[in-house]
Amino acid sequence: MNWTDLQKTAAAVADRPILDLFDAERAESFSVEAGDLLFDYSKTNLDAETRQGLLDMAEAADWTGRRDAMFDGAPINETEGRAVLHTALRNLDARPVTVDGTDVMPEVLGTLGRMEGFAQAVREGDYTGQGGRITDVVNIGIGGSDLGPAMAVQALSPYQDGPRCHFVSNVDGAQIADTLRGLDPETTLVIVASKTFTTIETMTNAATAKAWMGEQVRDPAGQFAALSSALDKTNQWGIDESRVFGFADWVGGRYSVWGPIGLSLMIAVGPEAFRAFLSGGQAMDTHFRSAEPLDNMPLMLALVGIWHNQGCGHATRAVLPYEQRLARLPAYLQQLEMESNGKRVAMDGQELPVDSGPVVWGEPGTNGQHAFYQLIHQGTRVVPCEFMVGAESHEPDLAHQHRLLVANALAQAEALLRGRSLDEARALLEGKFEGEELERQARHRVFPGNRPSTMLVYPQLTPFVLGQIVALYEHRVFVEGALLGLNSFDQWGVELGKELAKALEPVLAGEVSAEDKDASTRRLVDHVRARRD
Ligand SMILES: O=P(O)(O)OC[C@H]1O[C@H](O)[C@H](O)[C@@H](O)[C@@H]1O
Repeated sequence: MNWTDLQKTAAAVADRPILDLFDAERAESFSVEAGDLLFDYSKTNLDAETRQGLLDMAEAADWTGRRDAMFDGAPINETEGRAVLHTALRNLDARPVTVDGTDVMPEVLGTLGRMEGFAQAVREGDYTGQGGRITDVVNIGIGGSDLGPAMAVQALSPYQDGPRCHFVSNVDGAQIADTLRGLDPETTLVIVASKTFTTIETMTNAATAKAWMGEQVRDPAGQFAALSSALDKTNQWGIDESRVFGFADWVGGRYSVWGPIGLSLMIAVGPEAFRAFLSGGQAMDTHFRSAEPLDNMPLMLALVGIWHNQGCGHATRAVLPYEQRLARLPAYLQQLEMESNGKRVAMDGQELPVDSGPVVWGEPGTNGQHAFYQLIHQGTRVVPCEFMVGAESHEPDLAHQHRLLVANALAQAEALLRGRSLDEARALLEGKFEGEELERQARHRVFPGNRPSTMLVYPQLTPFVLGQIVALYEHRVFVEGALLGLNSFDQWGVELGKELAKALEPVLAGEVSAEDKDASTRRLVDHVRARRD
């Protein structure tokens, strides 16, 4: 099968009722188990033949060869000439991983050990601020240096027994002002998280935090730690090497929560829970490397994604965790998926013959149900939905609430599948309306149904499970990228805006003329300046 065949197949079966595909086996044979996760994709319009076609496409794209090259440290990030080895950060067995002939594992595990030492010192009060024990940690970072730890700290809040963690990312001074207000500088640790240590948002916020701390603390740099691959730059910042945790350039920003960028998470939940998170990721790596294609969860998740986006033409995908603590997961996945596969040029420099990765968005259920599910059920566009839900919560006393939550997740998927026909809608309204009015009213209450969704079920949101889920999505993105022939590991698309912002700042300050700007930008600059000055 090729892209054209895939799209033709999708068009041919678009109106086929998914419900008709269910035979005695489908619920089982269109699902995958990996460790204690279950991924059910039976409520999609995929049949065995098309699935086989997609598997053939994956094989033709040499997904296994590319996967092995990644794990083996080959420079698969070709546009930046780098290996892609975030998997080494969770390689707790220390299986040798060589880059340019050197095993990177001793250094990776050495840094993990140093992080653990520091995290414990903070948690146990052996490392203190000027005012004593650290009560608050402020992680300053953006993109991959923010979303991973921010998402995971919230996800694992039942395990949090360390200091409170706060996350500041936006260059908008409102965020750092709101965060620092109410914190005591004498008992606050600031972590500057930036792979490059040049990102303008992060360096600006770090300077603001340092000035804030300097108002009260004699040695402000003494209450700073740095997470970066640019050790020369952290030195210039005056942060003592004992609180600097480095990582190599083969860890991409959006894949970096497993290493030093996860320090705030480690301080929050402790080294042991952090290791459990790593082992979850590692377990998914082992599964991804060894499971047969049909039993391979990241592969099947990716193929369902390709089917919906490049096959059926559904441009967006909703991620809908029925787990309030995963509230930041959609944002995390937006970066992971859209920064990795939002590219129109393939590795060979040619334009893609099909669409790039989808727009990913979402909110936790049940909140989304009362907001945007209207469009998902009755809008004109089909939005494939990825539901996720835990079998168990962390609130045993509120088991009835959890049952309601799970019932809602299952009900939404069922409603999308079944819909409600005109006859059913009419029957509901008989006696209330009649004639033309009955017809008109009934039409508003029709659900077309036949809308695809998948369900990921996990036992409980533990550190291990979270690690599995994050690694599952990383590998899904990898496989989708492999099929599209993309480099999922660069992000040139973020550069132009950064350059222009740098040039516009002095224009806004009135130091440089706006004359070489387009008319719209010139007018906006004038408008803002007139209202500010
Ligand atoms: O960690 P840093 O070097 O500060 O980078 C932070 C983020 O900004 C960049 O512009 C990239 O788009 C992201 O992939 C990255 O995670």
